[in-house]
Amino acid sequence: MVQGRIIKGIGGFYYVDTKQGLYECKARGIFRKKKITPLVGDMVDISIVDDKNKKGVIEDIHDRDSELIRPPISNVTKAIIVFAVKNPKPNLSLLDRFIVLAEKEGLNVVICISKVDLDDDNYLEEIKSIYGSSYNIIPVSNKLNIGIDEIKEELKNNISVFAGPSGVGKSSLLNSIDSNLKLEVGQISEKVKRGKHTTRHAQLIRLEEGGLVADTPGFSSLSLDEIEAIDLKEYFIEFRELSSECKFYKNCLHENEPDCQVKKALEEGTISRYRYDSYIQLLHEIRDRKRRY
Ligand SMILES: Nc1nc2c(ncn2[C@@H]2O[C@H](COP(=O)(O)OP(=O)(O)OP(=O)(O)O)[C@@H](O)[C@H]2O)c(=O)[nH]1
Ligand SMILES: [Zn+2]
Repeated sequence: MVQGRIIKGIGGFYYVDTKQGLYECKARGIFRKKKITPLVGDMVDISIVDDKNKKGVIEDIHDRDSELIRPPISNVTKAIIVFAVKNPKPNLSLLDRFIVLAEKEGLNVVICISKVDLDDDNYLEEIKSIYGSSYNIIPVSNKLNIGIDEIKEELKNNISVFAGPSGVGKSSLLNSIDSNLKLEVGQISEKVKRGKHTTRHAQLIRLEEGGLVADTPGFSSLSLDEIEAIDLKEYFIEFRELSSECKFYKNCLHENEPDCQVKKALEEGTISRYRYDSYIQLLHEIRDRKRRY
């Protein structure tokens, strides 16, 4: 038996990356009976059927640590959330949404600020002042070749997905990271017309420097439907430690409760006003959704 990781799946075949190379595998019928579908990202045990032609059979699927829906990949450990300083104009409320969804999945979050070659308004500094105490912020320019090594460093020893709005330079960045990756870069409108991300299957790409990266961006749906109002605060990591000191502990929504440490930190300026307001806005959105049903 050989251990490996599924990095691609097409038409009932799974491509399993092992120390001995890549094997094209079918899954044992037992999985279908148990209604278990092997997922890209799964660690598996395979038996080799034909070593010369690199063919095998998946015998066992190891337990998953996590399971993303978009892209459909298991065991992802890191989200690189990409936002540009310009073109498209950054929308921080959208950034917070991406962060919340990634935190909900338990992913390690890194914020990548792209197109810094266009940063006339010193937008990078503003982002750093809001997010810098909670997250690693990596300024990047594909044009000027800035920050690529730092991103590679973050990808090592991880299974990562890139996420972020259309046009921020995710594909360009992946191409700069690994010359084997030849992703399409182009005008936003043209790509949307061709429905770029709807037809392709997600796959993982092994990087020269180490690490696996999804070739399809994450979280194309930014709905908060799966999140309960009481849990939202857990996904604002700068609030997390403070919660235990609030009078109502884990039940404090940090809204109007007395003796709330988050509100205290807000007044003292150790929590960003921007992030707090953004939290309250998302909280209202979740509550309004509940009322509709
Ligand atoms: N000025 C500047 N432009 C860049 C940079 N990186 C990418 N671009 C441009 O930004 C546009 C969008 O780049 P893509 O890499 O396709 O962006 P994307 O995030 O993959 O977009 P989607 O596939 O729609 O999600 C292209 O016209 C790129 O040439 C950069 O570092 N600086
Ligand atoms: Zn509180």
